[in-house]
Amino acid sequence: MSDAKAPLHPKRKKQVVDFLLQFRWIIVIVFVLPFSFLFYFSIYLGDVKSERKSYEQRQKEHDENVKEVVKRLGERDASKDGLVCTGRPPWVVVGMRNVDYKRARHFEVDLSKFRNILEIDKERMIARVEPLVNMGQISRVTVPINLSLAVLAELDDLTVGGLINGFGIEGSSHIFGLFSDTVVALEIVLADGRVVRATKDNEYSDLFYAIPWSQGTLGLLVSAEIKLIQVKEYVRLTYKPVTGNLKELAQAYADSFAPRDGDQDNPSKVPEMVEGMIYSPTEGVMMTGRYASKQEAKQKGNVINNYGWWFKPWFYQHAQTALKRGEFVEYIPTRDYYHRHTRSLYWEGKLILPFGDQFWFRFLLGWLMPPKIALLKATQSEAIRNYYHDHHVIQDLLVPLYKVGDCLEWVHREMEVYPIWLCPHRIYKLPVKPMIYPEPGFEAHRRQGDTEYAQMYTDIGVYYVPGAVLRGEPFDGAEKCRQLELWLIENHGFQAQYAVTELTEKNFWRMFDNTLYEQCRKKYKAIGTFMSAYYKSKKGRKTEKEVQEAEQEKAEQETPEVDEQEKAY
Ligand SMILES: NC(=O)C1=CN([C@@H]2O[C@H](COP(=O)(O)OP(=O)(O)OC[C@H]3O[C@@H](n4cnc5c(N)ncnc54)[C@H](OP(=O)(O)O)[C@@H]3O)[C@@H](O)[C@H]2O)C=CC1
Ligand SMILES: C=C(/C=C/[C@@H](C)[C@H]1CC[C@H]2C3=CC=C4C[C@@H](O)CC[C@]4(C)[C@H]3CC[C@]12C)C(C)C
Repeated sequence: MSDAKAPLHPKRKKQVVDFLLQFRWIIVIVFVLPFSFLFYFSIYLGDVKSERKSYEQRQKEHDENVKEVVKRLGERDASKDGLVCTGRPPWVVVGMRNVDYKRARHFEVDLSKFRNILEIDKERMIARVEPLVNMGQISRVTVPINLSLAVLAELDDLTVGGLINGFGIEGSSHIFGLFSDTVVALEIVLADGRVVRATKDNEYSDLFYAIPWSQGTLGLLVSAEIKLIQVKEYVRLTYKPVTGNLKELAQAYADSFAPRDGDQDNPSKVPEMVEGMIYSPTEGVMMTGRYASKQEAKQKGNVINNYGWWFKPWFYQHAQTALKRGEFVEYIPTRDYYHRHTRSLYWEGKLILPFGDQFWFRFLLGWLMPPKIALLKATQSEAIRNYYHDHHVIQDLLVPLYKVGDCLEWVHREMEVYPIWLCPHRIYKLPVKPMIYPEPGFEAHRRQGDTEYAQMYTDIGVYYVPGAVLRGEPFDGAEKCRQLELWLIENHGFQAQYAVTELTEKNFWRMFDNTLYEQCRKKYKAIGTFMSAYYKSKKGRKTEKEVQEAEQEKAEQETPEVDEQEKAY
């Protein structure tokens, strides 16, 4: 029986967590920011110490540390120890998952010594780095010599190991693909203690392609060789405002970097960096950039924005001014550009410190920003953690470029979260079928952004408080997340694995392809030593029974042959 008097959208009752969130800034200012500063400073000292060592010394230490990893793996007694994962504590990592597998029985391998840049090879244009090298550390070393990783993920704290075993993206991914696509070789310690170097075309090429998105479930990464590119001192960035409905905004975004004539590899038609921001269902700003020399930037009449200064407005708000000012161009120092969303944690900083974007705060305390994600996590109560699951959205959706408009409409209808981040990236057609792959037969359609060898996708970053929650109405975060995941499966999309998931095991493997992954799990004897990718993703505390089941995964699992898989592809 319907109640005609019931409001269309009943109000949600205020709960304790609403107050905890409202006053979280007190803990952040008194505790998190000062300790973040000390934390960052100690990491910086560690980086300086590492940089003082010669490359020979670093290599020698690396070889010794690899031996220690092998020894530690060998010490594991399969009959009583848990399955293997890295020793990084759950609260230190950047992702949003609760990492419950590290709270149940498991066997840790400490990789904390693997934090050195081992080599910058200017001839081969390769950086060889250990897995705990983070983005801030590498850009500090390479940018002053006009080099950069081809895809330099934006938050300073993201690590090479996490970006390869998970996923990584930046404004150059429409040219270079995802972070893992820029990797040339991986040094892996396998379950049986062998140390192998996997590349695209050696005997371990299957492993090389299976590692991205595998979440450390095939072996332990101890170093990676990653492509470098030549960069200049500045980025010339154009901010272009666009208006229209969501489909029109999606088209304007595609037009900002993908020539309609299909000439996607023509550098004169395709910008070197791209990102789009959707601020409302009718307004967005598209940003395109290219590297520029110091001489060019300093020419009379050009505007230089030294964005690295702590008191500068938050980047997403600065970009938004284009909606009032109209199109504008400015020159940003390259490193400041790379880390432009770091200080405000995209726009999540607004919820954590509601006045963090104000002029007075930026001047007085902006230099302490951002709060270290690890400390935010360490000081958040269970209630706040659950709030982020139930009344908040933090998701990255990788969808084919031609479906961006549909996806934006879905997100608007079901979640109503703004701003939204758009970042294009290629998904390459490969000789094997890894966990994520382009739509079969996409080449035949010759859609905007696609080439014979790669399909253009877009990372749609949906982070913030949904409209319903802002209005005080009920919002079922878990259910919306489940629906979103089903939408992605139906539309050949993928969900970033750092985000919370509601996927069942069956649906997890509908979204991600497990053929190559399972073959490698078997071939490289990961089963019974490393956890499975789904076990790691699964939400909720792991019971002892689940731990035992995971440990007893049998090697006889059916896995199709490679050629069958390729035929299907
Ligand atoms: N711009 C971008 O691209 C952004 C990306 N992200 C996401 O954040 C994540 C990175 O966060 P970060 O804290 O650096 O990484 P994490 O420590 O969270 O690692 C992510 C996964 O990779 C595994 N892993 C990490 N290092 C190794 C290694 N050396 N050997 C084997 N497995 C390893 C981890 O295994 P284990 O569980 O055993 O520790 C874990 O499953 C990425 O996965 C990415 O998706 C987030 C924000 C922005
Ligand atoms: C994936 C991308 C960017 C994602 C960021 C916006 C989020 C990645 C990790 C997120 C966070 C982690 C932990 C947190 C602790 C909580 O107490 C508060 C929220 C948060 C700081 C949260 C905020 C959003 C992230 C930084 C790329 C692809 C753009």
